[in-house]
Amino acid sequence: MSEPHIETPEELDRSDARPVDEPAPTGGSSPSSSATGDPDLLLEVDHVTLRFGGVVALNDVSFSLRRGEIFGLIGPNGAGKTTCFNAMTGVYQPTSGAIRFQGESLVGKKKHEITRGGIARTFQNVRLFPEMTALENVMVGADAHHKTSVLSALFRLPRFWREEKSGRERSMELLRFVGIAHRAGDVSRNLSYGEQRRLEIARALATDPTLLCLDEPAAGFNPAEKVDLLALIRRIRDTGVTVLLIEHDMRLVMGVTDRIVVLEFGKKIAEGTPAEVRDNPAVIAAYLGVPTDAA
Ligand SMILES: Nc1ncnc2c1ncn2[C@@H]1O[C@H](COP(=O)(O)OP(=O)(O)OP(=O)(O)O)[C@@H](O)[C@H]1O
Repeated sequence: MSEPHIETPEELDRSDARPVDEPAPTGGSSPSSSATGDPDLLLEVDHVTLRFGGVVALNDVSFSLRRGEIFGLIGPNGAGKTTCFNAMTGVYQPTSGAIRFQGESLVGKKKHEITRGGIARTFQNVRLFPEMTALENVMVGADAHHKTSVLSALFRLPRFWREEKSGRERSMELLRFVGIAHRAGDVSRNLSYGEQRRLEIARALATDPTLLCLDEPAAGFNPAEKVDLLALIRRIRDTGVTVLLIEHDMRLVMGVTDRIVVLEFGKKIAEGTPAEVRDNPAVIAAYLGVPTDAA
């Protein structure tokens, strides 16, 4: 398990947080592989650099995700994995480079715009509404897609009730899908740690994402829970959702992903299938703490 994350919830809640003093790039200016119009190309991280003052958290990182794959983002502590998630989900703006989702630039977009656009995420540390029930927590996610106006919600017009009912049914379905329907009416702080992590996944799925980003979903899990999680990730993919996974547990990553990118000190040091990455000397050196040229 890695160290607790450096960001505070307050920092993350500032949807326009910018880690550097530099102006935000207008986005989409770098060489566009989406110009090829490849419909299978879902997400492109294109020469992204992101600095926090003197720290270069991401250094000219490029990779792309294809629709329907389970993609792993791995690397030692502090390699830049969470920063990469944060740049993709609107928490931070890249210092330079472009991030495109379904051909459209994400740079400059707010978190809620990115969620509505089809990217959902979970966090390294559980972030639920502790006093709400499990069902209510998922319904909050489902609400992101409601079209009810403030007026129809205020006056409880028919549209409001229709959406309320469909949100509730959909949320129950998602609790069943992640295996915790029996806890629907319990306040989330009373759920076990494993159930809370599943609940977070259900809540993220409630936004109907095209891409689901899971930040260390197996942290703190025992081996049996990890096996269940692996099966759940596969089932999510089988519903048509592309999955991007940050995970320290190598067995889990190697067992579930189709492709992997490895970061070290903010740089991409390898990319390939699990077998290719496992045998890559630079990756072995990064994980064993050996300088690459000595490997
Ligand atoms: N908000 C921040 N302010 C300053 N520096 C930061 C901030 N967030 C991350 N960093 C730095 O950026 C680098 C990359 O951190 P990041 O959290 O992305 O790594 P990580 O690969 O997710 O690590 P871990 O596996 O430990 O979670 C680190 O040097 C970290 O200290």
